[in-house]
Amino acid sequence: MAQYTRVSGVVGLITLQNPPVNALSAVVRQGIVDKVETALSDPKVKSVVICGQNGNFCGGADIKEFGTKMFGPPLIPMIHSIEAANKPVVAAIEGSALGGGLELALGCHYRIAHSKARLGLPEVTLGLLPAAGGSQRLPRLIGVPAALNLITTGRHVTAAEALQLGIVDQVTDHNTVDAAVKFALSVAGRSLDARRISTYPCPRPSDLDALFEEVMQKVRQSARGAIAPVACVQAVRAAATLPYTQGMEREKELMATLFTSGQARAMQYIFFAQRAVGRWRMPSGASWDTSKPRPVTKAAVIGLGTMGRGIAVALARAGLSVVAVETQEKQLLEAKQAMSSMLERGAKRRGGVPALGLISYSQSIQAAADVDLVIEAVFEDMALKIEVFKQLTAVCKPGTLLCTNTSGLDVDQLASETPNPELVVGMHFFAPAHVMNLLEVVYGPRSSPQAVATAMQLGKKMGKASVAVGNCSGFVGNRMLKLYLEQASFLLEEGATPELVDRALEEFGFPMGVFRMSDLSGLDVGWRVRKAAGLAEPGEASGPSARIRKGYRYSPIGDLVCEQGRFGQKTGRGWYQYEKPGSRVARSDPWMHSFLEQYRARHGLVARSIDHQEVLERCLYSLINEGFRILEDGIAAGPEDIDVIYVFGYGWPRHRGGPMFYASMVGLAKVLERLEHYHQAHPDVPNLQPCSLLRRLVASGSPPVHMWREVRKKLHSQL
Ligand SMILES: CC/C=C\C=C\CC(=O)SCCNC(=O)CCNC(=O)[C@H](O)C(C)(C)COP(=O)(O)OP(=O)(O)OC[C@H]1O[C@@H](n2cnc3c(N)ncnc32)[C@H](O)[C@@H]1OP(=O)(O)O
Repeated sequence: MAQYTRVSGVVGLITLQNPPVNALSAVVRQGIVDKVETALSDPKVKSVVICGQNGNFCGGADIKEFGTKMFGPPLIPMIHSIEAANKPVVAAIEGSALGGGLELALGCHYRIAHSKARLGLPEVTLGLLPAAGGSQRLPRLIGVPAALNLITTGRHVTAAEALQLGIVDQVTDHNTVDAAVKFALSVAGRSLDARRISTYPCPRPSDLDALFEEVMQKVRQSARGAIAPVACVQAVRAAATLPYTQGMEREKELMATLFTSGQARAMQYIFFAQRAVGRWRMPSGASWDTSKPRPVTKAAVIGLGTMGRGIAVALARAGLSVVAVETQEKQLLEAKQAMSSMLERGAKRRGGVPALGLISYSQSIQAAADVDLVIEAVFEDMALKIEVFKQLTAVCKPGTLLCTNTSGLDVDQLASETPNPELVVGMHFFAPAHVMNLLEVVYGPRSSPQAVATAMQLGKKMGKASVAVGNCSGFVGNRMLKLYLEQASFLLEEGATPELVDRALEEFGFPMGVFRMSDLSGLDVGWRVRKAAGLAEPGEASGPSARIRKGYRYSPIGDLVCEQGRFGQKTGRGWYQYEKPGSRVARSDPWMHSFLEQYRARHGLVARSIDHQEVLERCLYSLINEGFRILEDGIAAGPEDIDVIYVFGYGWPRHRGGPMFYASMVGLAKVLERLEHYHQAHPDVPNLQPCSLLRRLVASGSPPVHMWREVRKKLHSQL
C-alpha cells in the first residue's frame, strides 16, 4: 500500500509500504494511483514527494506477480500520470531504486538520492527489459551509450555515479525525505515543461548505426543465447530513432516476447533460488532460522597456494582481519606480493582503498591462536590436512571453527581426527576464490548447526552464493561434473573431437566447453585424483580390459594425454594447442586428432558421426541424473541448491535456470526416455541408468520443481 500525509502544510508525502523492498505489487500500485490523485486534487498541496518506507525507495515490480494474472493498475499509465501532473513530483531515493522503482522515479520531475542509495535497471538479469518506459526515458535523460551500458548489463550504480550521469538532481548525506521536502517547497509553482523526460529529444550520436552494430555484436557474444540483452539493445535503438509514443509501442512488443519466454521464467527462478538457498536445512532438522551464527571478526588461512591466496583476499575484502599462514618462506613472499596486487587491482576496479592492512602474514601456525575461524587450504592430502588440524587444535582458542577448503576429501574423516568434530565444516571455494561467487558449505554428520550457520553467514558476507550441502565424494558440484566429463571422454572414443563437443556446449550457453575448461583448470589435477583412486594406470595398454575399471567402462584418454606432459594452458598443450605456455587462445591441434585416430584404431573402435544433440543429451542428462541421485541421497536439500551451484560455480547459463530447472523445462519424461535409450546403448555405463527419484517424479506426472521435495519425502518414507 501507500501512505499519504501532508508535511509543511503544502507538500503531499506519499510513502510506499511493502516490506522488505517496497516492490510495486498490485496493492502498492493502487495506493500510488489513489494518493497521487489525492495530492493533485488538494488545492493546498503545491508539490509532492514520493519515498519508500524503512529507508528503501523501491525494488521494482513485484517479481512474485510475474506469471500470474495481473491485477491492479498497470505501471505505464501510473507513471505517465505522475509525469503529466501539474505540480512538481520529487522522488526521495534511499536504499534502492531498481527496475520499476527507478522507472517510477524517472516519471517524477526531480530525483534526490541519499549518498548510499543504489540505482539501476536490472530487468535484463530477470530475462526482461525495462518496459515501464525505462528503455525510452533513460536514453533521453543520459544519452544512448550510457543508457545502453546500464540497461544491457543491469548493473546498479551508486548515487555519486547517478549524479554524474544525470539520473539524479541532487545527492544528500542527510535525511533524504527532509531534503526532498525542502527541495519540493523550493520548486513549487515552477514550470514543469522542461522536467518531463518523455518529451526530451533523444540525443543521437552521429555514428548511431555503427554504435548499435558494435554494441549488438558485443551483447550477442556475451549473451550466450540469452534473448533479453538483445531486446534491450533493440528497445534503446527505438528510443534513439522513434518518437516517444512509437518507442513505447516497440518497448511493449519486445517485452511481450520476453515476458512469456522460458528464459525469463528460468532467470526469475534463479533469482528466488539464490535467496531460497539461504534458508538451509540439515537432515537433522536444524535450520537457518534456529541456528545462530557465531561472530567472526578475525580469520586465518593456512596455506597460500592459489586457493589460499584467493580466500584470504576475499575475507579481507569482506572486512575481516586475516592471518595468512604459509610455512615456506619463498612461497610466503610470493603470496604476499600476489595478494597485495590482487587487492590493489580490485580496489582500482571497484573504487575504494585496498584492504592491505587487514592481512598479516606469518610462517607459523601459532599466529592463528586468537582467530575465530580457520580455513585450511593446504595441498589435497588427507594426512597433511589431519596434521594441520592437529596443530590448529593445539594452538587455537577453544571454540575456533576449523574449516577445510578440500574439494574432494572426506570432511567427516577429517572432523573425526579432531577432539571437537562439531566445529569442523567444509568451505569449498571455487578458483579463483576472490572472483568466483560460489561457496559450498559442507556439513558432516557431526558438524554443529552453529558451525554451518557461521560458515553460511561468512560466505554471504564475502558476497558468495553459499549453499549448504552434505558430505560425499565431490560434494554436489564436482560429483555431478564427474559424469559430464566422463561422457565427454566417451564421446571422443566414439568419434567426436574436442572441438565438436565444446561447440555444442558453448552453443548451449556455457562460456567454455568441457575441453577448453579442462585446459584452463589444468588436466593434471584430475589425473592425480584418478591415480590416487587407482583408476589411471601407466602405459598404453590395449584390448578390452584397458577401457574397463572395476567392471565398468572407463576412458583412459585423459590419462594418456597427461602422460604426454600435456596439462592444458599452463604447458601450452592439452586438448588444444596454445601459442605458448600460459596463453589463453585455444587452437585446434592436429596432434590431438591423429592421437584420437590412433587410440580408436588400437582399441578397435570405429568412429561414427556424432551430432550436437547427442553431445548435449549425454553430457547434460548424465549430470542431471546424478543431480536426482544427490536429491535422493539428501546431499542437497532441494533442486534450487543444485541449480544455484551450477549457475554460480560451473558456468551453467542462467537463462536456462540450472540443470534441474532445465530438466523440468525439457520435460522429465523426455529426460528419462533419453537416459533409458543411452543406457541401453551403453549398458557398461551404470551412471546412465535413470535414478529412482526421476522415475518417481515422472510417474507422479512430472510436477514442477518446487514440488520435488514432497515427492522425495514420499519416496523416502516408502523405502
Ligand atoms: C509493464 C512492465 C512490467 C514489468 C516491469 C518490470 C520491471 C521490474 O521492476 S522487474 C524487477 C526489477 N527489480 C529487481 O530486479 C530488484 C530485485 N531485488 C534485488 O536486487 C534485491 O532484493 C535488493 C532490492 C537489492 C535488496 O537486496 P537485499 O537487501 O540483499 O535483500 P534480498 O534478500 O535480495 O531481498 C529481500 C526479500 O525481498 C524479496 N524481493 C526483492 N526484490 C523483490 C521484487 N522486486 N519483487 C518481489 N520480491 C522481491 C526477495 O525475494 C527476498 O524475499 P525472501 O522471501 O526474504 O527471500
